[in-house]
Amino acid sequence: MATEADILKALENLYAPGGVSLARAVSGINLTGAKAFVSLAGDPAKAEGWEMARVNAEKAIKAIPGIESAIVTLTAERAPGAAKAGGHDHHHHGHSHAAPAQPQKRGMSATLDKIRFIIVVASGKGGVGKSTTSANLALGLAAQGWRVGLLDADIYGPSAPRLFGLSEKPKVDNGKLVPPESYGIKVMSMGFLVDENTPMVWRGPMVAQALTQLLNEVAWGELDALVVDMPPGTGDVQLTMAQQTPIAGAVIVSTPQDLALIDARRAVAMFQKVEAPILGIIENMSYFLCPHCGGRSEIFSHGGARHDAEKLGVPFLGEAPLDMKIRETSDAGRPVVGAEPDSPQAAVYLNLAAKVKTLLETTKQRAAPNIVIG
Ligand SMILES: Nc1ncnc2c1ncn2[C@@H]1O[C@H](COP(=O)(O)OP(=O)(O)OP(=O)(O)O)[C@@H](O)[C@H]1O
Repeated sequence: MATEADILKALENLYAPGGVSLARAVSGINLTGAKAFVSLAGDPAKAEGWEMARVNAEKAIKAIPGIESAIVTLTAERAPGAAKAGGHDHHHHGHSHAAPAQPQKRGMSATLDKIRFIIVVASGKGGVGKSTTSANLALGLAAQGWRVGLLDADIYGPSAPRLFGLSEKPKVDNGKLVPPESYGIKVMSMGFLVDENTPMVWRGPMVAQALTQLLNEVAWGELDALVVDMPPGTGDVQLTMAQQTPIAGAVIVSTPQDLALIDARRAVAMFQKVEAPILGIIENMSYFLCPHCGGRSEIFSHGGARHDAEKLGVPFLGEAPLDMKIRETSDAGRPVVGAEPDSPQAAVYLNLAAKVKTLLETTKQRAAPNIVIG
């Protein structure tokens, strides 16, 4: 079986514009079985030369015994010349190289200008139901006639394949990954590209890099909305991702407990820092809906998120109950809005989606400069 080292070796004697060995320009490798997905960081000012280098790299990688398909992509993440200065740094662990936002966005424009709104769903900590909310929000937007994609960027715990009942690896067409569809949503996940049993090789800045790739190298087609399920937390990685994604609006998911709310406040602060419009906070597991009697119990001191949102000057979008059906349908790969659109549980998300849609349409003027690249 081919290894990452084989790929680097194959690129060793190929050269990029400026005479740098292509092996040194590698900014990410994802090898799943016989499929290689490699990114090269290049100077956008020398696009033609880099395109030739990219094609040569693809040929060289395909020629490695044990590799059946290779996709090589170019990113404009590093400043010109940085590859040379970086030395043997193709893994970049712990090295922060937050690029100025503009060149990055320029690199991403070709695919992304067909996407009207990129919505990121974030949470201050894990396990608050961010992925469940993302999936049902995406379905709720689709129910209102929008063409919707979902990008599961949670590289540490991808959940979209489980939530949407998808297990096959995406096909490649014309050098782009084709997102499989479920309930009319185009779904792409880190989980499709990274074998569950493979230890993660992407860490730190590499995660942001991976997001850039997934945004760019996927044949999303024309979309009204792409819902991005972010990794939980508000560390450097999330900050970089937030910076690199042309966000039309951020949705923050929180549970009612105080601790989660403190984390949610951090998430709000993170988006404020990168000047991304915050659509609002959703309180998940807000109250308990009894599957037997239909009664409603306020297990936690419900309403904390509404209160917090008010204090932070961020809209409160609504609340979703802690509910057996929401969990069961999610865990069975049939999210409730897709599988049981007429249920009261689905109604909760349809309402949330309607609010999000209205907010996006009315904040369009503000979002536009983030998406249109000049
Ligand atoms: N409103 C809800 N009612 C009942 N169960 C829920 C609800 N929201 C989420 N869950 C369940 O809680 C668990 C965690 O949810 P989910 O995977 O969506 O959280 P997450 O914040 O994305 O987690 P992580 O950060 O670990 O990826 C899942 O089993 C999910 O089915």
